[in-house]
Formats: sequence, structure tokens, C-alpha cells
Amino acid sequence: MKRTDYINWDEYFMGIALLTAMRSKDPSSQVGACIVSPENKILSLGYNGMPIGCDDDAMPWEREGSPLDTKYMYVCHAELNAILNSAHNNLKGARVYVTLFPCNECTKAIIQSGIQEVVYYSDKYHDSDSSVAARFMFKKAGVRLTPYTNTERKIELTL
Ligand SMILES: O=c1ccn([C@H]2C[C@H](O)[C@@H](COP(=O)(O)O)O2)c(=O)[nH]1
Ligand SMILES: [Zn+2]
Repeated sequence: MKRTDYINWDEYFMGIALLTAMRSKDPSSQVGACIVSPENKILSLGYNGMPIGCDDDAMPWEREGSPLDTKYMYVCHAELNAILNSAHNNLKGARVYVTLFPCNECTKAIIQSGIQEVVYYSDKYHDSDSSVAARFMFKKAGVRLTPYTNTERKIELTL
């Protein structure tokens, strides 16, 4: 008889998004994104990080200060990285698992890429202008927004 305690698709893809986020050097918010086809095949992964060639150790990671001295000017968001990393994959009809609800800029890229559903884990900036604008655009574009259903599943890895 087959085992029954295997992880379901949502746990699997959100788990991979959370694992991918662990690559981030951002001290305050590590974000991961996992793009999946309608056939449940992983099309791409991304996390928030500095652009290629920009040395992580030479870039600012501060949240506050003069804008040019903060990370916000430079960091490439997880969702955008995942879309850019998808190279030749067709993302039409795909869904994206994100550990943080997308900002308005990532929302534009998600919509333009043809992704049809966003499954999100944290929504900690729900009331920010960026999130309000994101929801507005997703609604207009008919992109489904699904909060991740927490199953309290513990996944432990020893590496
Ligand atoms: O859509 C998004 C929004 C944000 N991020 C990244 C960008 C930053 O590295 C962090 C946010 O930092 P805070 O200190 O929480 O302001 O998250 C992203 O990847 N995708
Ligand atoms: Zn973003």
C-alpha cells in the first residue's frame, strides 16, 4: 500500500519557495518564488538579491537612510528574478508560489508574463500602497490570489 503522509502540491511548492528564500542575503526579509506549470512542473525559481555583478558585500542592505544608501534602489525582487530566470519557458497559465505578497512592480511583471494565480504565504505589508496597487492590478487582470493554507506541516532537513 502506498504511504499516505507525503506532502501535497501546495506544501511542496511553497516549501521550495521557502527554501529558495533562504539563499537571500537580505537581513530583514528573505523572499522566494516558485513558478509552476498547470501540469505541476517547476518552471523557475527566484529569490531577492542584488543584480548579477553587484557584489553582495559591496551593496547596502539598510532599510533606512538616504535612498541611494538603502537596498531598495538595487535589490532585484524574488518574483522578477524567477520570471527572468524562466528563460524560454512559457509562463502562460502558470501559478507562482511566493513567500511574500508581491509588490506593485512584481505584480506588473507577473501579469505581463501570463501567470494566472499567485499563492502567497506572508502578507505582512497588506496595508501598504504597494499592496493596494498590486491587488487592484491583479483584480483588473483576472489573476487569482490565493492565501497559502497553513497545514502546520513540519519539514526538517539535515544537510
Ligand atoms: O514583491 C516583492 C517585494 C519585496 N521583495 C523583497 C525586496 C526586499 O529585499 C525585501 C523587503 O524588505 P523589507 O525590509 O521587508 O522592506 O523583500 C521581493 O522580493 N518581492
Ligand atoms: Zn516586488
